[in-house]
Amino acid sequence: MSPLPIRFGVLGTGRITRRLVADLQSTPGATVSAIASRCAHRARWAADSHGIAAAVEGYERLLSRDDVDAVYIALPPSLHHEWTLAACAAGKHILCEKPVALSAREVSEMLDAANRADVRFLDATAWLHHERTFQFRQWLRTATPQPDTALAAAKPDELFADESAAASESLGFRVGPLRHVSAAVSFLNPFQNGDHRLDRSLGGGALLDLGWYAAGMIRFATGDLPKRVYATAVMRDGIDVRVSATMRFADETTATLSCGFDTSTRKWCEIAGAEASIVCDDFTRPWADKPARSWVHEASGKVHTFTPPSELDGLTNSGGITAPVSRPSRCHQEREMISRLIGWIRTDASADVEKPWQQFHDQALQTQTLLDTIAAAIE
Ligand SMILES: NC(=O)C1=CN([C@@H]2O[C@H](COP(=O)(O)OP(=O)(O)OC[C@H]3O[C@@H](n4cnc5c(N)ncnc54)[C@H](OP(=O)(O)O)[C@@H]3O)[C@@H](O)[C@H]2O)C=CC1
Ligand SMILES: O=C1CO[C@H](CO)[C@@H](O)[C@@H]1O
Repeated sequence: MSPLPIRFGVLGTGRITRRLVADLQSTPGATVSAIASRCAHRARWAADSHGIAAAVEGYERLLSRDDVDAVYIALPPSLHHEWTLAACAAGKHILCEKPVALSAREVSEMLDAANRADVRFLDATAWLHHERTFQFRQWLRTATPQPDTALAAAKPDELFADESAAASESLGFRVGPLRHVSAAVSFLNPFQNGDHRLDRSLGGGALLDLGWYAAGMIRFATGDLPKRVYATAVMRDGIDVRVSATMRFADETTATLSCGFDTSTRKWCEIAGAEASIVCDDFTRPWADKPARSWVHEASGKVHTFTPPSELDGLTNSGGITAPVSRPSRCHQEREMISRLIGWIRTDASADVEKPWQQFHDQALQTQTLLDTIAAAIE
C-alpha cells in the first residue's frame, strides 16, 4: 500500500505560488491541504483559485493545523528566518523559497532549528534537482564527458555523490582541472512598484534575488568558498539593481558573478577546465519551450551538444538539440525537488546513516555565505 501523501500548507499567496502550488499538487506523494495569507479574503481567493480545501487567515494558524505535515514558505526573504523557526517549533517540515534568508547567520540558525526539531528543510532552488545538474557534477568529477550523446549513467541519488567507476569509463574526453566559473543571471525590469525585490527591508536587491542562483552555481562547481572577492554594484534608490563580482579560490580557481534587474534575460554559466569548457544558457530553469541543453567546447573548437537522457525521446538527431524541437524540458525540476523532500520526510533520521540533506544544507549555507562576502566587498 502506498504511504499517505505529505500534506503541504502554503504560507503566502504571491507570484511564485501560482506555479509552485500546482507543482506540489502534481507531484506524486504530495497534496496541498491549506493556504494562508495575512488577509482572510486573499486566503479564500488563493484557496479557490488553486482548489485547496482550507483558506487560513494568518500564518501562525496554519502552523497549528493537524492536516499540515509540511509548509511551503513563499514569503519575501526577510520573513524566511522567522517562519522557518516557527515551523520547526510546530514540528512541520519545510520547503523554503530562495534566497534562504538575509545572511549566513540566519541560515545557520534555521538549519540548526530544523535539525533540533528533527524536521526536514529544503530550499526551493529547483535547478539543483534537474537531472542535467547531475550530469554537470559527473563531468566535473570525472572531467571526461561523453561526446554527442546523452549520458546513459543513472542519476546519482544526491547532489555531490561520487560517480561509479562504470560511468566514468564510458566518458569520451576531458574537461580537465577546473580553472574558472562564470555565472550570470538577470532580467530586464521584471517587477512592479511595491515588489519586495525593490524593498531593502524585505530582502530586496538583485544580489539576494538573482545572485542566489549565480553564487549557487559557483559554489556548486567549485565546492568551495573564495579566499578573495572584489565586487561592485549599480544602485537605484538604495537597491542594488546590478552586481558584478570577481573571486579567487585557494587552489587558484577563479570565478565571476553577474546579476541584475536591468539587463536582458540571462541564466548562463561557463565552467572552464584546463582542457574544455561546459557551457549552459538555461541552468536556472530550461527555456519554456525547449529541452534542457548544454555544450562542451574543446580546445580544438569542436563543440559537443548534450541533453539529458529523459529529453532524448522525440528528438530527431542523435542526442543534440539542434533539431527543431519545440517542447518544454521533460525533467520537471520542481517536482524532482519536491519528491526529494518527500523522500527525506519519509527517512528515519535516527538511523545511523549519512543524512542526504546535509549536502543541500551545505550548498545553501555556503551560497548565502558567498552572498554575504560579496555584499561586504561591494565598494
Ligand atoms: N523559485 C523560484 O523560481 C522563485 C522564487 N521566488 C521567491 O519566492 C519568494 C516570494 O516571491 P514572490 O512570490 O515573487 O513574492 P510576492 O511579493 O509576489 O509574494 C509574497 C507574499 O508574501 C506575503 N507577505 C507577507 N508579508 C509581506 C510583506 N511585508 N510584503 C509583501 N508580501 C508579504 C504576501 O502574501 P499574503 O499577503 O497573502 O500573506 C505576498 O503575496 C521570494 O523569496 C522569491 O525570491 C520568487 C519567484 C520565483
Ligand atoms: O527566483 C526567481 C526567478 O526569477 C525571477 C525573475 O522573473 C526572480 O525575480 C525570482 O525571484
